Amino acid sequence: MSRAGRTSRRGIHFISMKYTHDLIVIGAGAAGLGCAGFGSSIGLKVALIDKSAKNFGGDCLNYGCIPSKALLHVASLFAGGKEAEAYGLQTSGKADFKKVMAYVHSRQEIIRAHETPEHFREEFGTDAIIGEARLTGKQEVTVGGKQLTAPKIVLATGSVPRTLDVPGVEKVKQWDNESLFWELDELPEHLLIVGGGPISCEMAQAFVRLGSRVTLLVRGERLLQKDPPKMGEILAEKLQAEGVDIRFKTEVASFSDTQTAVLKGGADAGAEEGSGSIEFTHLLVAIGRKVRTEGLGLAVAGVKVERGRIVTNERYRTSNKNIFAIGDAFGQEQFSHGAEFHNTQLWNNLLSPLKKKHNLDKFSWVTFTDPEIASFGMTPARLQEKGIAFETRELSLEADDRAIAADYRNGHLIVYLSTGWWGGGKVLGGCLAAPAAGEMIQELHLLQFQGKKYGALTNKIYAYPVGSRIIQKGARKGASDLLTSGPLPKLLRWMYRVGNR
Ligand SMILES: Cc1cc2nc3c(=O)[nH]c(=O)nc-3n(C[C@H](O)[C@H](O)[C@H](O)COP(=O)(O)OP(=O)(O)OC[C@H]3O[C@@H](n4cnc5c(N)ncnc54)[C@H](O)[C@@H]3O)c2cc1C
Ligand SMILES: NC(=O)c1ccc[n+]([C@@H]2O[C@H](COP(=O)([O-])OP(=O)(O)OC[C@H]3O[C@@H](n4cnc5c(N)ncnc54)[C@H](O)[C@@H]3O)[C@@H](O)[C@H]2O)c1
Repeated sequence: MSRAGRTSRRGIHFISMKYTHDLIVIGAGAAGLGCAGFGSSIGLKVALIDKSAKNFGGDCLNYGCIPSKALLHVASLFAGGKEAEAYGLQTSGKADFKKVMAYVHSRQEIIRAHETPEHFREEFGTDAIIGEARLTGKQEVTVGGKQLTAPKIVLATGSVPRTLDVPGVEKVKQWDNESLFWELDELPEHLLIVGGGPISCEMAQAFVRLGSRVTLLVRGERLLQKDPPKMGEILAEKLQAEGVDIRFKTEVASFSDTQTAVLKGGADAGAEEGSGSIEFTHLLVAIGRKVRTEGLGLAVAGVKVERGRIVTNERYRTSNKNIFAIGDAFGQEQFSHGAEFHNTQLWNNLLSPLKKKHNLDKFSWVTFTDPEIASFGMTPARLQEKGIAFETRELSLEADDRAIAADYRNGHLIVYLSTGWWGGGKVLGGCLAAPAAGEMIQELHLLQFQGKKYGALTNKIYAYPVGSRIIQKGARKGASDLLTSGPLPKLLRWMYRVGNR
């Protein structure tokens, strides 16, 4: 095979004449940026394509993590002000929504500085291309009328929000995460949110704190179905206390006009004056996401799609052995750090004979509400599926000194531990509801990563009263149970009396 040499800022590219690039990455979101960035930084000639320069950074930067967290930050300032009224601070009024969004956009622009096509060209030597890409062969992509070829192609094309499909829906504007962060220019008077997942919970809290009336329609019996029921209960109580009207087991049956939803199901489906309908000014639909499969030329390249998902094996490979799917396009967990995780695994597999398989047993996720709900590791369902015996250790934060001082006594910790005389006590998973739970849980997650026992924290010295002492309290609970029950107390009494005469 003849080789062509080309010089770039990062060194010399040796590409087979057969191909224009070493690697083509479609999509410049969390998944694509990471994938192309690494490939370029080791000197490969990588094409990174996104539909528009504005979309560089993908959902995370433009329509997801960053704007939602910036909005939640401002909303938390409002909540603090309101809470301080009990101690004499006088506050009034609603958010100046234009200023709020200006803050949100300003945060995005700071991060965008290192997520532009120019940055990737200059910093990494990436061939960053703007245009709608389409697979036109087994190892070929067409963009802007040009054919690019590479031995490997990565689909990092993300997902799109699901929309409601009920009678009358065509009369209504369905706001989603994209329009919400770029088109909304006034604080909604009455925001009706459909869905009970993380987007709904985070946005319900953000908007109620900013001054909107918020109603949340939840199809199931609880919020955050992917976390233990207790976590959803704690969050629901908090949202309700802040004024969110949550209707469980309730769905939209139809829309009778542009601002009226007819409801079905739910004990209080008719809560709006017994009418079974609800009026709203804005409708936010957050009922999950679909993998993007349209317009990518998947069939041409032999990439199979089943039930709306790109078919992949556990090594991110599609039905075309040279094409991979990562990030939301992989169709499982949909998080920015999920995309990072896929990238680490994929690059390992592209470079090493020791292949890694996708596995979520050590994954983690956080819903950034107040309180935060942080989960990591294996769930009880997963532990049962794997036949792993485990015990559950639970601790309420009610009697925790820091929780008392800072008034978040409804927090809760759950830890799953292995059982058995020899291998018992290893951290397998868990979750925590508390302010900053996402930070507090990190230590436990590290123990799981390293296959360590919970007892490793028993004698660690924590500054008093850091919030994460609750994590140690959970570990000490096991040790103190051992010391104060069964035969040990008798032995300890004897040792004391013999040694202290
Ligand atoms: C409101 C909201 C809040 C979120 N908060 C968090 C959070 O706090 N933490 C977290 O970890 N995750 C969060 N997520 C999830 C996270 O944003 C996504 O999992 C992540 O952005 C997925 O990255 P991706 O690269 O796979 O896809 P995307 O970011 O969707 O990127 C795909 C890119 O591909 C491009 N593309 C698609 N088709 C083509 C084509 N044919 N040609 C060229 N380009 C194409 C698109 O333009 C897009 O830029 C949130 C999501 C939402 C919606
Ligand atoms: N903090 C974070 O990390 C964070 C924040 C926001 C979003 N995300 C990511 O984005 C993804 C999408 O979030 P999401 O909240 O849209 O999705 P989700 O899939 O987590 O939750 C969607 C909810 O909508 C409900 N639902 C589905 N169809 C419905 C219908 N027709 N009517 C009423 N309810 C219906 C489901 O039962 C589910 O509870 C998440 O899975 C997550 O990976 C992460």
